[in-house]
Amino acid sequence: MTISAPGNQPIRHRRRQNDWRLFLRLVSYGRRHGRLLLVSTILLVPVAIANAVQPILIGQAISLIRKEPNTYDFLKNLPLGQGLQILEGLLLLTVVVRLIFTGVQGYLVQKVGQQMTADIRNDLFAHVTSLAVRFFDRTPVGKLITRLTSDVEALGDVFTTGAIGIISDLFSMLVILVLMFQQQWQLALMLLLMLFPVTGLIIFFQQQYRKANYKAREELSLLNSTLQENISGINVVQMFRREQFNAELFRATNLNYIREVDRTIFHDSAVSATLEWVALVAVAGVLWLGGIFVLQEKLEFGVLAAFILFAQRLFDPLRQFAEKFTAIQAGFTAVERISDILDEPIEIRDPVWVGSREQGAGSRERQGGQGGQGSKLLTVNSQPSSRSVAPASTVNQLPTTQVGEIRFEHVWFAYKNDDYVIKDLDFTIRPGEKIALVGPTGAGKSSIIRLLCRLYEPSKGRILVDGVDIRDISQAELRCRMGVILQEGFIFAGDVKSNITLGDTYTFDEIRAAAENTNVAQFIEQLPQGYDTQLRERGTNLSSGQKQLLAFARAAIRNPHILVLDEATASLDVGTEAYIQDALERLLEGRTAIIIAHRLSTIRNVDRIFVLKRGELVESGTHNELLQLGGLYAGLHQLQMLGT
Ligand SMILES: Nc1ncnc2c1ncn2[C@@H]1O[C@H](COP(=O)(O)OP(=O)(O)OP(=O)(O)O)[C@@H](O)[C@H]1O
Repeated sequence: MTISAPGNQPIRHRRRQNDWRLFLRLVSYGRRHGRLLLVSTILLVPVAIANAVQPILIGQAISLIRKEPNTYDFLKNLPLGQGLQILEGLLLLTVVVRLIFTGVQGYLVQKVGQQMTADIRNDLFAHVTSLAVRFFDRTPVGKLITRLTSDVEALGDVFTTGAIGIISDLFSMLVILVLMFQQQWQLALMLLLMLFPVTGLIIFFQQQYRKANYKAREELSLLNSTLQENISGINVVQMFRREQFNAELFRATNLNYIREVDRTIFHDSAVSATLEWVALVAVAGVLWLGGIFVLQEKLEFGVLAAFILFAQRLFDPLRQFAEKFTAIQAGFTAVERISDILDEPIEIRDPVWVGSREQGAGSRERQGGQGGQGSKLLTVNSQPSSRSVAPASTVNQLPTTQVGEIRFEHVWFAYKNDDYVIKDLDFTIRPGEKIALVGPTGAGKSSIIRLLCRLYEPSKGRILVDGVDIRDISQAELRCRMGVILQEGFIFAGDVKSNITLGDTYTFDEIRAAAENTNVAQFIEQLPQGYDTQLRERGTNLSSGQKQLLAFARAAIRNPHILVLDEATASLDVGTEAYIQDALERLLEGRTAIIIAHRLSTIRNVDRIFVLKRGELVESGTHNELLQLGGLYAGLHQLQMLGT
């Protein structure tokens, strides 16, 4: 078990996208909830006006008491008590308007944020599950989980706390500025000029925060990967007494994470402190310049009082921005990290026919592959939001008669660069033929199966099923043709029935028939609730053999033309293996089969045996032919005979 090194970055970090582009990415999600967003934006108008009018009302009250000339005419003509009552009434109205509209607006914005977060999470899940296995080879699960959970969570805040909040803050500042200039332009200009250096400072701290936050999220992903790895490998951890060693590794990762988080806290605090300080300087500036004007009798006291409140309120939106700052920046980091995954191209895609096939006018386009029969294949759009499954009629179909032929045409394959693990494989398996793949460990047997199932694409050459290049048919159609039983039967959390159907629709009779045909019905019926027995995630309440028996039923119910068994009976004890052997033989009847087995005794009766060595097909023939040949197979057989 290895802990991924921090420098080992499986998800390609593409060019840092600027915030604007990242924001636009969110806008497409925002549009889906356009009406709610519009209503919540409109509600900002009365809130901002009520907020900006309050200092004027307070200034008027002071001017009224001091009988200053700038008092509104309609107040001047009223008795003092009545004038003050009117001003108090108006002030109360602005307070009520702010309270009600801010509450409703906040609720709507949070609601939209949650809906957007859910949409993004759905799209991410759909995209991740469409990515090629190659992506998962280089991406630790813990990192993916962090991106799907806490990163997506942080995203919601960008729009809710962030975008709408910023619009609200900018609008408030605009209204305050307009009213200030109406009252006294010199003081208004002074406050306006103070905004520029402050904004510059905020942008600087914002950038620093952003960098620190990105690193902190990376460290969190690493922390989660370490955690996930330790939990899934807990048996090995405990059996090899690696608890302390792993705890040390975890502590080191945790320390790195805390260090990066400290850095983000520093920048966050720096922004808040700067704004606190600047707001006080602004009030002092107003008192200084306003005081001079008052002494020169160019300014009434009431207006000065209004400007002291304006100075506070003008920086209020900026101060609030600082508070939202953390959420917004964390959100942008999240968009950046999520974009990394959403931009991950879907390597293996379905072809789609464009235009009319019948008239011969249709064209097909395929990415990265050689054109099959000179045709152009158009791949299905990779964007999850617009992920469309091509209608069956538009995708190439496999023939329905004489089915089950497999052809490898000069296939080469490498997991990395030119490090070929499959070299120039060229063979045909006839419909109904049973083939065994044997060879030393690492010879490439499982890789052949992965290529046939199109979990990976060949680097060179092509694979045909029933005469059609497998890249020219939909993955669903290809995988319908094939039943694969691997060494470890994977179990999902759910009941026995759903673990056999795997989401496809089958009647209970079909499920039972499949179980009976593979001799697993007896085992299922012995379970506490039979077919309704709940199985835990990864089937922790079943033995390996029992999981494997369910995998047989899962393959049988699909009635595939091609059956692939990759060490499928290796985890069964001799008794159980004999028990399902005849079921297996029935299952194999009339189907093409590829069987990988290390125990050569289990494949004696197959039609042909392919012997692989370092990715090359070195021998092929029946058991007896290969023994007579006296080559690699005969050697392996000899060794196994000696072992028994
Ligand atoms: N995901 C992967 N990324 C990189 N290399 C891989 C990957 N999977 C397998 N390999 C390499 O490809 C080669 C062939 O592996 P493969 O699993 O096909 O062998 P195999 O014959 O099935 O072995 P075994 O009998 O042990 O299951 C090996 O050298 C292996 O290290």
